[in-house]
Amino acid sequence: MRIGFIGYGAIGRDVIERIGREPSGDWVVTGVLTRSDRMIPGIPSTSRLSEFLEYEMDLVIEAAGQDAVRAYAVPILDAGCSLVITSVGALCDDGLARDIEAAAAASGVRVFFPSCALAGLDRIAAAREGRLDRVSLTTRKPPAAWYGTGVEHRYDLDRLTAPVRVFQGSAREAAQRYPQSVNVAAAVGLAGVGLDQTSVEIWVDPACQHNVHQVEVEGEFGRFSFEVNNFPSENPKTGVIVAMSIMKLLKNLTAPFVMGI
Ligand SMILES: NC(=O)C1=CN([C@@H]2O[C@H](COP(=O)(O)OP(=O)(O)OC[C@H]3O[C@@H](n4cnc5c(N)ncnc54)[C@H](O)[C@@H]3O)[C@@H](O)[C@H]2O)C=CC1
Ligand SMILES: O=C([O-])CC(=O)C(=O)O
Repeated sequence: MRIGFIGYGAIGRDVIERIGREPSGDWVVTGVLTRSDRMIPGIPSTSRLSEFLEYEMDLVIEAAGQDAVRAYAVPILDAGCSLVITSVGALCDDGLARDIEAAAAASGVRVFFPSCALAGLDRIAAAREGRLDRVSLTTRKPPAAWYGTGVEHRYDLDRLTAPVRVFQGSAREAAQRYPQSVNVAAAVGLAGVGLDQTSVEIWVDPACQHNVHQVEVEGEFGRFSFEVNNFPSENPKTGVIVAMSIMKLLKNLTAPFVMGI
């Protein structure tokens, strides 16, 4: 499987290193689309989409941001490559979501949304096979995760001594307002009762050591809830599990046994 990447940050670099450590995996990284021209040792890279598309890829992994999904998803699918999207919040734009689905269908390729920082997107989506009554997400991250977001301008992050709820609303609003921080909200919304029906709370918590996501789901199947406590990666906004989740997806696509899809 020939794989291209959009973005060479915390997630992209980690996945590429993990692929390099698994020589038995049937994966070759053929190139990286970067924001500015930069050299990546041993891997072709470019900031130009036309050049990127010449790398001959079966699958492209987006690990760059919601803008990159807006700019590149449709042309990449039109070129016949399947796509992994981490910046799921881009699909809060219903028109873009429809265009991405139509482009994938027209090219006969697929778009994958791994669980990334969350768990159990498979279970939420399975529950949607019956009646779903309620889905909610509560996200808590330490102050360090909120620099470079709108929260930084509203609170003195260095001096917070108690948890502060900085958002309460729908999954759509959450993922649009905090595009680098709660793509998980869009993922839960799209997998379950919908972006506008999924309720989300976001907290900045100075006592938090992890990036925490709590999900509660109720419906015809019964009820489940879970909490993930993710160690941050080199990017404090992003859990280290995200790269692992992408590796699991690559194994799902190539291994004879597919566990917990
Ligand atoms: N679904 C989920 O659970 C999660 C989703 N994410 C998404 O993944 C994104 C990337 O996360 P990290 O790797 O931690 O971020 P990062 O900031 O460490 O790296 C992003 C890289 O992408 C590059 N980039 C940005 N826009 C680009 C563009 N238009 N074209 C090419 N390269 C571009 C940046 O220069 C940077 O090198 C986040 O912004 C978020 O949207 C992150 C964590 C969890
Ligand atoms: O890694 C996380 O905690 C989640 C994240 O950044 C996102 O959903 O965009």
